[in-house]
Amino acid sequence: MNTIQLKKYHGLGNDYLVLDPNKNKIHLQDRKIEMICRRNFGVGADGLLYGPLTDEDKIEVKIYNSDGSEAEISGNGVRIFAKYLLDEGYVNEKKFTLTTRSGDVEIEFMDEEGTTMKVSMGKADFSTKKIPLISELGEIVNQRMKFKDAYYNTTCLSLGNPHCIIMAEEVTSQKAKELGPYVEGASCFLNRINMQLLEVQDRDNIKIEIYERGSGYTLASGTSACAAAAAAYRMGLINSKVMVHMQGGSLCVEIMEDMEIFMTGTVGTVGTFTLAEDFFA
Ligand SMILES: N[C@@H](CCC[C@H](N)C(=O)O)C(=O)O
Repeated sequence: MNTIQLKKYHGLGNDYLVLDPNKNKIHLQDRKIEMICRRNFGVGADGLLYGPLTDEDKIEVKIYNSDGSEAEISGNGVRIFAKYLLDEGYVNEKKFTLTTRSGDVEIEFMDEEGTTMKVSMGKADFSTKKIPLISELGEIVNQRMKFKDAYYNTTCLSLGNPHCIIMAEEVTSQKAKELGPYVEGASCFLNRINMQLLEVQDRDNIKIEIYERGSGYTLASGTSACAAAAAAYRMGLINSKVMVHMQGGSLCVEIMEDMEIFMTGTVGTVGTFTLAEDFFA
C-alpha cells in the first residue's frame, strides 16, 4: 500500500504542505499538486514544498503554488521548510543554507523551538529585464501603470520571483481580490506577477494586501513583504528596518545598503495528513 503523508505548516496564515520524497513515493505533476492544495476538495493549502532534495552537500526545496506552477522562491515557504528540516532531524545547526530555484538563502533559527527565523532573501532587483516586464524603461519605480480601468502608481521588482507593488488608496482584501487577477495576468508581465497593495503607515510600518501569482489572495507572503518594503525604501518613504503588517500577521524586514533583504518571522505547525488511497483516482 502506497500512502502519501504530508505535513502542514503556516507562516502567518500562508499555509504550505511539505511532501518529503524520502518518505513518499509519488510522481509529482502539477495536476496532483493542484488537487492536493484545493480547498474543500483536497487538504487545502496556498502551496506545496517538495523536498529535501540533496545534491552533494546542498539541501534543496522545490516550491509550488496551489495551481501547480513552480515558484522560484517563497519567503514563508523557506521558513516553513526550515522548520520541517529541524522537526525531522535533517538539520541541527543554528544556521544553514537552503537552495531554492532562485538561489541560496541563509536561515538562522532565533529560538530553541525553531519557530522564529531570520532569513537572507537576496537582493531586490528593479531591472525590468530581470522581472521580466516588457517596457521601454529600464526600471518601473513609482510610475503610472493602467490595470483594469484605472491608473496606479506602481513599482516592479524581482526578488528571485516577480512583484508589482501598487500605492493604493484602498488597501483592503476586497480590493486585492478584485484587482489582483488583472495585475497577475497583465500581458506586460511575461511570467505573470505577484501583486501587493501598499499603504505606508509611518517610516517604521507598512501595510500590504496580497494577490499571489498561482495562489490568488493570501493572508501573508514573505517575498511580498520584502518586495513592498524594498519598493517603499527605494521611494524614500521608510527607514531601512520596517514592520510589514498583513492580514495574517507581521514580518520584520531589514534592507541593507546594497538592497540585500533580511526577513524575520514565525512558523506555526498544523499537523500531519494522510491522503486516501484513491485520492487521485
Ligand atoms: N507565499 C510566498 C510566495 C510564493 C510564490 C509566489 N506565489 C510566486 O509564484 O512567485 C511567500 O511567502 O513569499
